[in-house]
Amino acid sequence: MRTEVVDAPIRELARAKVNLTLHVTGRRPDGLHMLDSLVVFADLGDVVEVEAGSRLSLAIGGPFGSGIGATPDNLVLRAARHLGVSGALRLTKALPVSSGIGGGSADAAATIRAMSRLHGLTLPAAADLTRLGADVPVCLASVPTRMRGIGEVLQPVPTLPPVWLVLVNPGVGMATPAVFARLDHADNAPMDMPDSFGDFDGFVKWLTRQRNDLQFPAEQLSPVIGEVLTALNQDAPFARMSGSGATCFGLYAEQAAALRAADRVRHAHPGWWVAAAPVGR
Ligand SMILES: C[C@](O)(CO)[C@H](O)COP(=O)(O)OP(=O)(O)OC[C@H]1O[C@@H](n2ccc(N)nc2=O)[C@H](O)[C@@H]1O
Ligand SMILES: Nc1ncnc2c1ncn2[C@@H]1O[C@H](COP(=O)(O)OP(=O)(O)OP(=O)(O)O)[C@@H](O)[C@H]1O
Repeated sequence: MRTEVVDAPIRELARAKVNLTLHVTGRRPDGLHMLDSLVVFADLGDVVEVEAGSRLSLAIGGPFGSGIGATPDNLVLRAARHLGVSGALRLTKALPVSSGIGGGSADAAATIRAMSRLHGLTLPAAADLTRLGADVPVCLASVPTRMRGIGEVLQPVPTLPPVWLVLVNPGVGMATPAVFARLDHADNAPMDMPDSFGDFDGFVKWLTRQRNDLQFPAEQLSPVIGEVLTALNQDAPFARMSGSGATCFGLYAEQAAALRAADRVRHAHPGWWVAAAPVGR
């Protein structure tokens, strides 16, 4: 009998990034905006797999795979080139593209984690990764973080209470630069960060006093975002848009309530993308 040793591919989950708050606090001379954001990650996302190979290659599948190409500008390939490594990559795209939940940045960060494991490399310094995308540094560790600067300043946050997310995207792609261009004022107040978030109700109370400064300009560009928020607000104790949209999130204290809300929105809006998952802590 012949025993075959088959090396399983290295697999990394590219968790969806959710900006629970997003304050735009300034603008640098190069035009990029200064941010102050509480970023969390849902326990769902794209999947990046890699196997050893002498060339760098990328195959793409998954429900949203047709929305992007395996072209040199794909963030997965850019991330691998950033490390200077080769390998056969496969991306399973489960997150909608250009949707404010950082799919491309999460893919780039997952590629860096996977390739670093494959090649036995130390992970690069997170702050150096903003040139791949402002969200790539925060996506590398994928834990709740206060993100400042243009995305390179990462600070720990108090422990979050258990929280479930319902993510809803109405199927419109948002171009991040177009949303920033519609912002009236870039010099808004930063977050007011407490020493503790308390329980779910206390956390929601605090979130209500914070903002996503891109929500108003995004809604002007795509009024359907208002419909998404109305749908979530039917039962969510709290709802807001993530990033530059159009994905919005509802927050729930219990899994059962989140799953019920997701079913309700799916039934009322069969064309929308709806997902429920806990926030990774
Ligand atoms: C708005 C956020 O989603 C918040 O998490 C991100 O900062 C956007 O992250 P991203 O999609 O990785 O963005 P990038 O690919 O780096 O930038 C896309 C474009 O968004 C605008 N941009 C982005 C980040 C930033 N701090 N200031 C900006 O003005 C710029 O026009 C930039 O050309
Ligand atoms: N692997 C990838 N997945 C998704 N988009 C990619 C990828 N590689 C390149 N892109 C391009 O990046 C752009 C932004 O896509 P992405 O899905 O990351 O947006 P987003 O969710 O709005 O991100 P953010 O919340 O960080 O603003 C699109 O123009 C897309 O074509």
